[in-house]
Order: sequence, then C-alpha cells, then structure tokens
Amino acid sequence: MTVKRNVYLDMKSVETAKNILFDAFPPTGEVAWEEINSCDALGRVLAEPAVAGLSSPNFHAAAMDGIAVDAINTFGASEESPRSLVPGKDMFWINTGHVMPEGTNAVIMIEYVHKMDENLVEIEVPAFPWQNVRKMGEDIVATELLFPRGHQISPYSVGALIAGGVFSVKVRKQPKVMIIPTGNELVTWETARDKGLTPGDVIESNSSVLLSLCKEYGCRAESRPMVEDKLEWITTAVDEATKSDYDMIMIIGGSSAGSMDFARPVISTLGEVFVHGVTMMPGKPVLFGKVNQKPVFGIPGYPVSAIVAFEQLAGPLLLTMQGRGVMDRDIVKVQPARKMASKLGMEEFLRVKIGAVDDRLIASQLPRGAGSITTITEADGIIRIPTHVEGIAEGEIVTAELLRPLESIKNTVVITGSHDNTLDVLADHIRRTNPEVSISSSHVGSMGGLMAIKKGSCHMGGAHLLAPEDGSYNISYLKKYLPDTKVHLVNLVMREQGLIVPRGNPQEIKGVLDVAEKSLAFINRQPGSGTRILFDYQLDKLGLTRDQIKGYTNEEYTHMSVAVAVLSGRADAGLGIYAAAKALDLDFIPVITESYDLVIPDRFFATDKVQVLLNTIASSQFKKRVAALGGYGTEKTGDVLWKN
Ligand SMILES: Nc1nc2c(c(=O)[nH]1)N[C@H]1C(S)=C(S)[C@@H](COP(=O)(O)OP(=O)(O)OC[C@H]3O[C@@H](n4cnc5c(N)ncnc54)[C@H](O)[C@@H]3O)O[C@H]1N2
Ligand code: MOO
Repeated sequence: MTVKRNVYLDMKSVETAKNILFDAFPPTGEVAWEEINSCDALGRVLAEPAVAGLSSPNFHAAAMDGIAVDAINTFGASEESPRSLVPGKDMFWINTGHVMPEGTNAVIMIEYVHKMDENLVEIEVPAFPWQNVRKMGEDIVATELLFPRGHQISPYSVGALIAGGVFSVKVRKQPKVMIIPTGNELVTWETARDKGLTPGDVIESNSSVLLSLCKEYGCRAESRPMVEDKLEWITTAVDEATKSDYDMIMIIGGSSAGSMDFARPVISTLGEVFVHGVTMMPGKPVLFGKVNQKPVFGIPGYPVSAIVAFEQLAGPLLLTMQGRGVMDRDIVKVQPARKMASKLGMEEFLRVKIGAVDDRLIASQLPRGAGSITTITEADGIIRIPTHVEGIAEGEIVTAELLRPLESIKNTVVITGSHDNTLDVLADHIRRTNPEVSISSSHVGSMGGLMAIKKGSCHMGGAHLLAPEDGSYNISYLKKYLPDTKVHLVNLVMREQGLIVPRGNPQEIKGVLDVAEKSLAFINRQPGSGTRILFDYQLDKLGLTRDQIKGYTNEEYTHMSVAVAVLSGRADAGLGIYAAAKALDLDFIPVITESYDLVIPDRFFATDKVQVLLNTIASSQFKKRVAALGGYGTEKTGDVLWKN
C-alpha cells in the first residue's frame, strides 16, 4: 500500500496543542476507583475522603515510664513534706504506652519517684491531672476527616490511615497505557544481550523510558513487542488496544514524514487526528487523535523527542485523568556560558549543564541532537526558549527548569577543557569517598578550558598544552592567556599520546615519519586542542611540513572520534591517547608522554569541594585505578607544579 507523505503544514504551539488535547478529553467528573489496602496505597490518590474509624490512642495511655496516680492524691507533696504512696493502692507501676489503671489520671516519671521499700514510695513534687498521659483520641478521633478526596498518599499518610483504623481505601484507578513501539530496525534489549547487534539494529529503548515515565506519573503501562513498519499491522495493534481497557495508546516512531511513517494514517483511518506537528524542538512531529473514544498518540522515535512529547502532552493528560496537578520542576535563574541559538518559530528545549561558580549559575549547552539520550541524562536543567525568540546572548539571565536538586548542583566541581578518561575515574571515585560532591566536565579542548577560566564559567580547566620552545606544559600558556588570574597548576596524570592505528598495524607504522613517508591518511584534531599542538610539534621536530601529511585538515574533536575514524577505515592513523585505542581494540604506537594538568584559580582552590577533589586525586586508591587503565603515569599526580 502506498501512503501519502505526512507533511505537517498546520503546526500548533505547545499551548494550543495542549488546549486541543484537553478539550478533546475533558475530565469526566467521575473517576473510576478501586479499593486497596492502605499499606499498599503509597502514591495513590484518594477517590473518597478517608474518615477515621478508630481513635488513636484508643484508651488513655501512659506517655512515660513511672507511676500512675490520681493527681489529687499528690497535691501538697514537697521536698520538706514528701508524700507517701502505697503500690497497688494509690499508685501503680506503669510503662510508656500502657493503659492507665482505673482511677488514675497522671503519670509521675520514674526519675522523680523514691522507692522506700517494696510497699512504699515517696514523691516530692505533686502531679497535675493528665500530666504524662496521652488521652484517648489525642491524635485521631474516630469520625474525624483524615484526608480529603484527591489527597495523594505519602509514606506518612499510610501511618495515619492505619493508626486511624482505615485499613483499606478507595483510590482512583490508575490509567492504563498501552505502548506500541514500531520500526523494522528495532531489536529488544534481550536480543541485543543474547545475540549481539548487527549493523542497522537499533535497541528498542523508548518503550522502557515511556513505561517508567508512566509509572512516575501514577499509571500502569504495558508495552507490546515491536510492530514492523506495516500499515496493516500497526492499524490492527492500535485498533485492538483501543477496544480493550486501555485509557491511552502511544505509538512510538513513524510520527514523521518518511515513506514508512505510519502513525498518522493509522490514527486517521481508525479515527480522527487532532494535531500533527507542534512547534517544539525536540518533539516536533508528535501527533494525537481519538480512536474508539481513546486518546492515541504518535510519539516521535528519537529518544529525547519521545520524552518531550510525553512530558508536554501525554503526561499532563494522564495526570488530569487522575485528578492530579502538574509535575512542577524548580526554576532557577541561570546565565549561559556562551550564546545559545534557537530556531525562530520553534519553542526549543535546550538541555544544559549548570555549574555554581562565583555565586552565579552558569548554563552550558549540551548537544541538541534529539537522538542522543545522553543530552538529557547529562543535563542538570532545561532552558525553554520561546517561539518568538531567536536565541539568548552570553550572560543574559534566563530561567531554567531543574532536573537535579540545586544543592547537588552547588556541590559540583565544574571542570572545562580537554577531556581525559581519568576525569571519569575521578568523578566515580569521588562519589565513593564523598557522595555529596560531584564532578561535571565539559570537553572543549585545553585552550577552551583556559578561556572558560578567564570568563569565570568553571572551577578548573584540564589542559595539556605543550610549549614547543622548551617542551614544558601549560605554564607558558597560563602566563600568556591568564596573566591576571592567580592559579595553581596541579598534575592529574602523565599520559601517553601516540598513533592510533588499525588492529595489527597493517601499514607497519612506527611513528609520525611513516605517516608522511608512506602518504597515509591521517585524521587530525581541532586547532587549540593540546593534541593538535603536540602533533605540530612532532612535525616540526621531524622537519615535516603540514602539507606532507595527507588529511592534515581533516579534524575531529575528541580522542574517541579520532579512534572511530581509524576503526571505520576513514583514516590510517590519528594522534590520541591509549585509552581511546584500547576502547575500540585498535593498536597504539606511543609517541610522547605529556603532562595533563588541572588549572585551578586560587579563589576556588581552598573551597571544600575542590579540596575534596584534590584529596581524592592524591589518594593511593585513585592512583591505583588510573594506573590500571594503562597508558598513564601517576608519579606526579596531585603535585602542585606551578603557581603564580
Ligand atoms: N523529512 C523530514 N524528516 C524528518 C523530520 C521532518 O520534519 N522532515 N522530522 C525529524 C524529527 S524532528 C524527528 S523527531 C524524527 C521523528 O521521526 P519518527 O517519529 O518518524 O521516528 P522514526 O523515523 O521511526 O525513528 C527516528 C529514530 O528513532 C529511533 N527509534 C524509533 N523508535 C525507537 C524506540 N522504540 N527505541 C529506540 N529508538 C527508536 C529510530 O531507530 C530512528 O533512529 O524524524 C525526523 N525526520
Ligand atoms: O522534533 Mo525532532 O524531535 O526536533 O528531533
């Protein structure tokens, strides 16, 4: 069957799309309910008020260990004239929580009771009526309203319900959601685990994300096995689901305009499409409509697009179905570290890292790609740029929704600069020893790190900048580019840089000279990166010119992407670190050992979180872990190499 391409000419704003959605599926007023045990009711929402069936305490109870008395018998007792009381007659030994004996109305704490002998005690202070007694109904009186309808049960509420004799509660039924992943390229994670991946396979992960989100939003959700990109099959799956007891159906993938994108024709054949295309990014191709009276969504296939489509549209509808309010996130004011562009006419959801530097919250943009789940797992917040705004300038104050508690952001050391794998080890190691501190590192090259320090957008920078004049690292650059900033230069590791070559080294490369002489395809790093400077230094030392290197102008931004270029056969060699070669099982020919250092402005050096980081670096366990990676030396790790 051929299908007309879906082109979303009539895109709606997020606001308008939401209104259309809520108008199409208004709250019915009556909500389906079920009765469950109170002890299992955490997170559920009461469909009816919960009224106490029992009082608590259910009797007058001693609140302290001591003796129970009738207060009247103690009046007048004093140090000069202690009152004698006879156990079993005008006093009774009693423990906290026990029933007050008939005829008593006060407890005197054991500390104030002098036992004269088995048959006599004395007190020197009188008791007043009801002292140290928890009266019947003091906490909860039977018939009292414990919680109104619509109350969401917290762990504390469970205690009050059970103490108040409400052993079962009528709660709103959880909406039931069916999730239908589609796509011929998809394989389940179980298949990936058992059989591995073949080229073109994509692990089906979105249904697990949406299932988890549905759970977080108080719903029950099920997903069915992937449906192939066949119009008839997807149509049948949706038809069946809408005729069953599901309250919402989500089709994942195929929401866009491709020849195999079937979400729209499926919904329009079985029912009606209300909106296709929302002016938001990610998530633009989202669509929804009604089939057999049920809301059906076409959720875009890119992971972050799927999340945004859920959180902006499907999720809020699921909350109103339960009579619940919106899921609010904390909002903070942040300053972008660099200008952030945005497409006019689109509301953009930019994922950002947030660092607390010098009393400011600095936001650094993560890559935009909606296909990369890490652009949201790495994010501390989301900056929403409205449709009519073209972007935000560096330093302009804007709001961000937080994805992580502010306190934890404030306890994060922001490292910007060149990337090294030992930073990941450091991040993990700190979490082991000091769980309250974390590290956030952005990779912008060594010079980028120095510039970030200059701008005050990070706490430290990672750099390995070689001075060709004398073979020293970093110091001459600090003098030149940060002359007015007082810094400590601390060694993180000594690391080997070398040529990353295909496994088995088929070209028998022994060093940089071979790359030129054999006219091999080279993959370079971007200008300003320490590795680029190192490569140029090697060329100069060998008396080679830039144009003697084939591929000198082909650039990548990370060690790993250099390794990927070699693995894919795009290049015969590239300069990089051992860890990148090892990660992709490539060969490595050492060229030079360089100093990878942390540049730490003095104003951050003494702060608690930076000291935690420095103590971690200096620890023998950390050095051991780094040494185990291979390609690193730790003889100077933690040493202050220089300060100005
Ligand atoms: N010509 C145009 N092409 C595209 C447009 C456009 O406007 N014009 N929009 C792009 C945008 S924006 C998005 S978002 C995507 C959405 O595409 P679909 O919803 O049709 O999704 P697919 O093409 O099926 O898949 C996209 C991508 O996601 C992977 N995927 C799909 N399902 C899953 C899953 N369950 N788990 C994990 N990954 C999944 C899939 O393999 C693809 O890589 O369209 C652009 N194209
Ligand atoms: O809407 Mo798509 O989600 O921009 O990538």
